Amino acid sequence: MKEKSFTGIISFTPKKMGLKHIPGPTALPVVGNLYQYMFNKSKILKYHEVLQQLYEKYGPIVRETFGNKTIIHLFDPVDAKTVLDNEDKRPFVVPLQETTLLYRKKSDMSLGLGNTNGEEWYRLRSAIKGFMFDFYGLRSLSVKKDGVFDDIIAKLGDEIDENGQVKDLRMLFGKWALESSGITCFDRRLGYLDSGDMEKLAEKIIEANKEVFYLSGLLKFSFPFYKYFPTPKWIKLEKAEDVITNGTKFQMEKAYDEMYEVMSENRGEIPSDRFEFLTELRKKLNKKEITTIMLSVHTDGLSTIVPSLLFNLYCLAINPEIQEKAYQEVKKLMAEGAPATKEIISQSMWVSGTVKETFRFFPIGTEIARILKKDLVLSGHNIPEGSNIHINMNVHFFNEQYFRNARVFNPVRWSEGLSGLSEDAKRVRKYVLMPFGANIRSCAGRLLADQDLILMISRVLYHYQLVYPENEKPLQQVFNTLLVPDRNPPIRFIKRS
Ligand code: HEM
Repeated sequence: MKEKSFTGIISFTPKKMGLKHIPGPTALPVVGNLYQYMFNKSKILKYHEVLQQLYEKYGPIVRETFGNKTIIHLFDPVDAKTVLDNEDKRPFVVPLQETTLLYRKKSDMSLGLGNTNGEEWYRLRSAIKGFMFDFYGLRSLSVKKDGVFDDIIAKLGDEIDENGQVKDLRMLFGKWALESSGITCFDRRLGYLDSGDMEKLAEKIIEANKEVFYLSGLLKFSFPFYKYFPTPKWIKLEKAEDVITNGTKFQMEKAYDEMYEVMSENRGEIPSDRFEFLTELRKKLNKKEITTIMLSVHTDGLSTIVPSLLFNLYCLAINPEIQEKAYQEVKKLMAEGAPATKEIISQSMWVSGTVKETFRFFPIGTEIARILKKDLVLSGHNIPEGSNIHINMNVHFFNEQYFRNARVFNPVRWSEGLSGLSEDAKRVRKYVLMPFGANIRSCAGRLLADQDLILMISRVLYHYQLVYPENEKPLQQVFNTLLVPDRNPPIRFIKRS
């Protein structure tokens, strides 16, 4: 008989066992394992470390019960491969934020991509596909964003204090992410970098977004009383969701007004280079559905692109030699005064490798979630259709089996291939690091996010050298539904001459 090891390499034929044999911490009646989290906020905030401990204590497959819901944690890349290779064209997921799903249901909104399954999801996904996965179209869009990059670099310059530091980098880059999404969604500048009322609106949206992700993270591990009556956390969360939703609706109405104006000037036609995303969506979706899609594209970068950017800048600041190589590359690809666009996106090796390598050092998500649509054998257990699966691969990010010299921050490992890995490791390596998820259900914003990150990092490097003060503690991750920096990174920005 062959056995599967913790490291994910098959070494035995599994003996099939049911769910009840899956190891895991003791679950109590009614609350299940929630009792371990709900009175221990620090455990929730360090959920990524809890996952590591579960893996080390119980092995490659672990069961936890949250209220009436059983979660099967998978830590073996072979199991990740089995789950993802067995997907059909409409994979089922549990929403990242069940709180947002509830808010949208209560507010009679369209639920959006991440909150639907089956035909409804497929229809929404098909509607965005043409725009969000048009690599060349998105590159052209980045040219339209050039002014946004100029403005944020100028604003960064204004906010740098006498120590070379910025008081609130998350807020600063949050405004950039929102302003940049204005071009993507509405083909217009939103004024979030203009020191006026619109900038105040951006600040409110950024704070509200932070609140939503923090509270949703806590509520994920509490008994869901909020589903039955408005608890204090739910009331706060609802208010924050209102700010984000109303802010997006406000911008959308302005975009529609401008679009109608342009149409009236062009005999009822919209020029092909204007309002591309809105035009595409209007062919297939109603206004309620478009609003929710826009809500996602307008604000999702705040909880994903912005923390990623901060972690990228941190990784460059603490690895000066890598930073220098990335800077030399940027200098070569970015002609003086020219827009930093196509060449950087397609030709950069050090900067684009930095983005990938940073996802390994500081992943944004803890799991890829799926609901099984058929029975599967995973780590020797018969897992039935309908089971909630969490694919938790982060535990392998420093595993030498998959990443040679794993503790070394090496952006070019991504362009060097897999030589040196065992055949088994090569077979599953692509399932180990999946920052944007997998298959047809993968992140809808992945091309956009990757492009925006590469361009923003290049711009910052072009103008500034990044230094992390020696007396500062290393940056850590904290779980707020996603993994974000535990504080404002105290990076010093030294102007290049
Ligand atoms: C660093 C940036 C980002 C990361 C790491 C990231 C990561 C992810 C991951 C892991 C998933 C789940 C994929 C799966 O289950 O296989 C996801 C889903 C999704 N993401 Fe992102 N994301 C990022 C930025 C964005 C942005 C900027 C947008 C909006 C423009 C976005 C929109 C979405 C949507 C709509 C889904 C749900 C897709 C579906 O269910 O069909 N993401 N993302």
